[in-house]
Amino acid sequence: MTRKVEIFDTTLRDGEQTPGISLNAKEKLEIAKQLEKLSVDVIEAGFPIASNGDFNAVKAIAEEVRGPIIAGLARATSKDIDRAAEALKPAERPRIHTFIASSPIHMKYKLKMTEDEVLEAAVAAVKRAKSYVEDVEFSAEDASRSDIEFLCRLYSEAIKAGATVINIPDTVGYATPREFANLVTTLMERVPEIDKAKVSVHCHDDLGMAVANSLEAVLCGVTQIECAVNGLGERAGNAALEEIVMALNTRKDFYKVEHSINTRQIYRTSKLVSTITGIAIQPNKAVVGANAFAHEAGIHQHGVLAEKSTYEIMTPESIGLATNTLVLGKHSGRHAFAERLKELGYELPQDELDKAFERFKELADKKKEVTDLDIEAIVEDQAVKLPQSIEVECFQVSTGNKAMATASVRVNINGEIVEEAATGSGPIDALYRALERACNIDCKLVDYSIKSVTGGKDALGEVTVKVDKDGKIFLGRGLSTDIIEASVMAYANAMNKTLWNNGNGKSS
Ligand SMILES: CC(=O)SCCNC(=O)CCNC(=O)[C@H](O)C(C)(C)COP(=O)(O)OP(=O)(O)OC[C@H]1O[C@@H](n2cnc3c(N)ncnc32)[C@H](O)[C@@H]1OP(=O)(O)O
Ligand SMILES: CC(C)C(=O)C(=O)O
Ligand SMILES: [Mg+2]
Repeated sequence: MTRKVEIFDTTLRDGEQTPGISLNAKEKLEIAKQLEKLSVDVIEAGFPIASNGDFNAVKAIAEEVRGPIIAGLARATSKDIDRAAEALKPAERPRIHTFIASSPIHMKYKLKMTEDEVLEAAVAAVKRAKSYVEDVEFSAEDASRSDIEFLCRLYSEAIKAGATVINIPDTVGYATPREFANLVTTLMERVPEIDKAKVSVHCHDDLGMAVANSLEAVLCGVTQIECAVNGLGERAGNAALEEIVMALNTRKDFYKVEHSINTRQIYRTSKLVSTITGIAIQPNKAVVGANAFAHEAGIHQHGVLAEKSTYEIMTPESIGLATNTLVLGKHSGRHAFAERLKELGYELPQDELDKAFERFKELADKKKEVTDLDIEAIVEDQAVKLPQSIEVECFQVSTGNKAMATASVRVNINGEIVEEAATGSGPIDALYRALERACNIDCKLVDYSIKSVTGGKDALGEVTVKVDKDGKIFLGRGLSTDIIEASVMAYANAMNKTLWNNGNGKSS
């Protein structure tokens, strides 16, 4: 039968130790209910001695959450254990998790205790916890920097005292994967009572190796992994739950273990935890980051359009995301662009598609991401385009609250280059006067409107103008991330139409 690895979630205890996070009982309960849906095996709900608020939160979770084991943390002291036991009383499946540090550094400087004193405190703590609940977990804090002989003795005595789970923490994220695997294997071989307890690991991410260390431990035979949603936790955090679970899933061929997590709840859980804690998820975060299932590069997009598994090792649906995304930007290619147009309902002939793609690339050079609204604007703008008799090659404008606005333009009118300058009551007025002069067209602006087509600082601005020429109204549109440029394009577009109306335009 395939071995099962239990997922012990410590988002509400170690995760809450993330600098800047403080959760009230209501928030903790909401997260705990989602963890229940995620189907974690154990929820470490808090550290009841820490505060009345945490006591109440653990109690509320113990009362309301059914299914997972509810654990409460306690130092190896009577008062901590009594408080944890009290908070866990209503739990269907309570666990007291007691711990004491075992490394020379911690014993000497922090606890000021000898090895024998630590051993005695650990045994007493496990026994006291056992007087309240059947399920007792014992952790040797800073195990990875502890003396191996002492560690074996400590775990052995903890199991004899009644510990049902022994946890091996890499408290300060110091171990390397090979070292950590050696530590776990040595303990498995040298603690005679090890078969009577579940073996667990608890890894921190100070050197970015928490997930790798936890997965190495799985290969050594551990049956519980402690982790936190979004990798929250003290300092650089704990091993990320979603990364461990998806590694076990995606590489089941390699790890060959089962787990109980409903992976389709991963995305929702991650979002909820991020919203409630206020800790944003970095976009390139594995599994749950905004980019985890997004493809920007044309070659990748082409591959994914042909067959998703070319660049996706797990499906977005498997974590509860509706779909992957093809982000249109400067690295995108024709395949992805054409596909997006199709989704938006545009079927363009090849030459139109090529032109639209060229404009898309121009825009993508200026803008980080080209949105659907941008694309619609490009296609619609192109659809109503007459051949260009007037082309604005360049323009310059200078303005200020104490200076008259001045503008100059260089225009190509049917192959002839004309330069003109003008002043105006504002930059747009000055530019439009310069354009009228350069094109030698006597027309009048009757309406000007500007709107943002898309969102963000680099949004496309769309300018629409109405120009009166000999009593006839001509509409012009301009689109650019620069609103002055959009204004010039709109006016030139309207003037171009006046030329074609008079028969002065030439086909290009
Ligand atoms: C590796 C981990 O993540 S361990 C969990 C860490 N989490 C937390 O600390 C969050 C909650 N903590 C708290 O609210 C507080 O620290 C409390 C309530 C637990 C204790 O507060 P205080 O009594 O004010 O003590 P303080 O935090 O300043 O110092 C810790 C004390 O616990 C002792 N201690 C630390 N770990 C243990 C342990 N596992 N078993 C017994 N005693 C311990 C220290 O030696 C120190 O003792 P001293 O007061 O006699 O010097
Ligand atoms: C309480 C223990 C398990 C802990 O959080 C650690 O050692 O990091
Ligand atoms: Mg920890």
